[in-house]
Parts: sequence; C-alpha cells; structure tokens
Amino acid sequence: MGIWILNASVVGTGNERAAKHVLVEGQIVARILDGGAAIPDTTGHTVIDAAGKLLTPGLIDMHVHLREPGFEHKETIATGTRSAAQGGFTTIACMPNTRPVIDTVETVKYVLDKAETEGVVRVLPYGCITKGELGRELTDFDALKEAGVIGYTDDGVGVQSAQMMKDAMAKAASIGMPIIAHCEDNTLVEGAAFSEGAFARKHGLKGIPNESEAIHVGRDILLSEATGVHYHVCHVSTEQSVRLIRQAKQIGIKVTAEVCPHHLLLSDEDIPGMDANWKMNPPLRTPRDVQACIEGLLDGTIDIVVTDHAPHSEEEKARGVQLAPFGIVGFETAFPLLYTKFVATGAWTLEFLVDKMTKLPAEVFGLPWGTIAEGKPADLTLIDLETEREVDPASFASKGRNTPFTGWKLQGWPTLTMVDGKVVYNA
Ligand SMILES: NC(=O)N[C@@H](CC(=O)O)C(=O)O
Ligand SMILES: [Zn+2]
Ligand SMILES: [Zn+2]
Repeated sequence: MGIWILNASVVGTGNERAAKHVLVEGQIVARILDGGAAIPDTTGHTVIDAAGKLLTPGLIDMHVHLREPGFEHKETIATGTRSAAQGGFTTIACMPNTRPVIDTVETVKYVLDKAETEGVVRVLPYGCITKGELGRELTDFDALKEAGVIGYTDDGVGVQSAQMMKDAMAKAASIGMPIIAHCEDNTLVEGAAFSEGAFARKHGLKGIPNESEAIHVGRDILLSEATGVHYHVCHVSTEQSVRLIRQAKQIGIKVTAEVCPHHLLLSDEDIPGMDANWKMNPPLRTPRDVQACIEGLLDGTIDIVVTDHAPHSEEEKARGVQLAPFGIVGFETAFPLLYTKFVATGAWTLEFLVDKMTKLPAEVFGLPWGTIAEGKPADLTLIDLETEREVDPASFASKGRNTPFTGWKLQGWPTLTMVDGKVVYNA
C-alpha cells in the first residue's frame, strides 16, 4: 500500500508548472503520471489530494543551528526538526557550535542518535575545524568523517589564523571533504552589534565593517587555490565578498557560497530601533550590499539559499542590543518570504527559487536528494502559493521567536512535508 498524491503542480522550466499524480511506495517515488491522464486507481492506497498546490522536492537547508546538546532552552533536535518540517525542509545540515561543540566522535554520534530517535527530518552534522572552536588545534578530521560529518566548520566564529585554515584545508582536501567558513576577522569587529552604515551612524554606534567578512573570503580563496579544497562560504552579506567569489569562480577555484533570506530582503536602513530581533551575524548591511547579494545569486556566484536558523530565547534577546546574542530563526519563513518578495513579484522564476533550495544544495554537497523522479527518495513538500497569511511567531514549531519578519503578509506556505515517504508535517 502506497500514497497517491493527486493533482499536484510540479515546477517545470521558468514559471511553467505541470499537473502530476505521484505515487509514493515505501521510501521511494514509484510513479509519476501526467495530470491530464485519468485519475489512477487508488484502491488500497492512501490518497492526498494536493488540489493544485505546488509539489517541490523536499527543501534542503545546509546551514542551521539545532542547539542540542547544551542549549536546549533555545531549541532541541525535536523542536528544531519540527520547525524545519513546518518550513518545508526535509534535509538540514546542523552547525557544531553546541555545548560541547561537535568536535569529537561522541558528540557526532550523540547528534545522529538524537536525530534518529527524536528528529522528524534528515539531519546531517558538520564537525568543527578546531577543537572547542578555539582556533588552536585541528580536530581529528578522519575520525569525524568516519563518524558521519559532511564537512568541517567553526561556524559562530572565524578561523583567525591563516596557517590553521591552510592546514585544515590541506587535510580536508586530502580526504575529499569540504571546508565551510564563517568569515569574520575579529580584530575588525570588536563588540559591534550592527554594521557600519546608516543605522550605526544615526545612533552613534561602532559598526561592523564589510572588510571583516571579505578579508576572510579573500584569504580563504587563496588558500583554497593553494590546497585544492572545496571551500564553501557561509552567509555571504557584502558586495566585496560577492566580487571576490565571482572572480575566484572565473579562474576555476573550487569555491561555493550561500546567502540567507534576510540578507536578500533587509538592509540596515530597515532596522526600526534598538531591537535585538534585528541583530544577527553577519549583520544587515547597506542596500548596495543587498543588491550585490541578489545579483550574485542571480548570476550563480552564490550557489544556494540557506536559513542560518539561529534560535535564541526571549530572555536572551531581551538583554538589549549590545548584550543579546546574534541570530534569527529562519525555517518557517524562508520559502514564503522569497516566494512572495521575488517570485510573486516577477523578479525570479519559480524554478530558480526552488532550485536554489533543493537541487543546487544537493549538487554543491553531493547529496542524493533534491529532485523528484521515479526511483528516487520520496522527500516532498506541498506548498500553498495562494493563501496569504501574516508571519506570527506564536505559530512557530521552533522554540525561537526571534524574527524581524513578524506581521509580514506572505504567500507560499508549506502545508505538507514528507521525508522518505513518511508525512512529517501536515497543516
Ligand atoms: N548567525 C548568527 O547570528 N548566529 C549564529 C552563529 C553564526 O551563524 O555565525 C548562532 O549560532 O546563533
Ligand atoms: Zn556564521
Ligand atoms: Zn550559523
């Protein structure tokens, strides 16, 4: 007995969509029938009437924070994966800045076991580049790979030493693994909460300059060239980073990059006041940087969209902008935001957006998900492109409520998420 998803609308080229009936058997998409054909015999099967909703491959998010172990008051693997499912994601890659950090085989196993028993979507862990994310000593890359990590990163902080980064890249390259980098030079940041721009100037605040990110991007591109490693840049936010990555790609360096919805939609000029729900790392930059990120995504300089889902408790975010931690939640608003602001407005095609959140992340990281095809894993998401609804943090499955998008009227809400043939979210 299988599941027939009837009357689904599948993305074609550009904005084209085609009606399809899809049969899921076990963990696999068994058959895809043309919607023009007669409704298949569904006797003995479960039926889901998609009623013309969009059916996409399950969304993939290669940059998320699940907070477990150690920060369960912010999020757990149980709540974080439910939040992901509610946002239409079926595969997520979690960052190792937990407590303890994911720098040993034991912590990798802990996360994978928890994800297996308490998670509802597929969780792929990253391991740390350096022990404790302290930047002093490399972790055991071979052992972490063996335990199941998909790459190495010290996300949350930049690797400050060029020699340390070069050693990490050389080792990762030798075992065919990628380095995923949070790009930030600490000496240029020192305690600032917002970017150097109109908002910081207006309020007389010290700002985070664009070079704090781009200096690492430039350095690491050179180190990637020297070592041959696949170098992936986290949460790109500046014009300068986009330019450096574009040039690196032109000369064949193995660099890929990601961008978050908030860096495509918000600039520092949108920050309403001293509200820590607008504080994230990297910070919101100038409108010019936002434009550069959009152009970078459009011309392929930036390969994929990620959320950098970074939940924090209300109490932590209420400490005032100086003391509050950096980060905003992302799973449950990502697709509706980008659909409403870029696809519904005609700026991007539906195919472009869906590819950036499914097929391309799978390609960049060599993963077997991200497409809908007979014989492939049944990771699927149904999305309602019509109904308009306001962003309401109280409706989030995440423990985190820290979003700057409260009250935004959006379309494109996921209504059903299936992982390996199993429904894990149904609105
Ligand atoms: N993005 C953020 O603002 N915060 C992240 C860390 C990170 O992604 O660098 C976090 O762990 O809270
Ligand atoms: Zn980061
Ligand atoms: Zn992050």
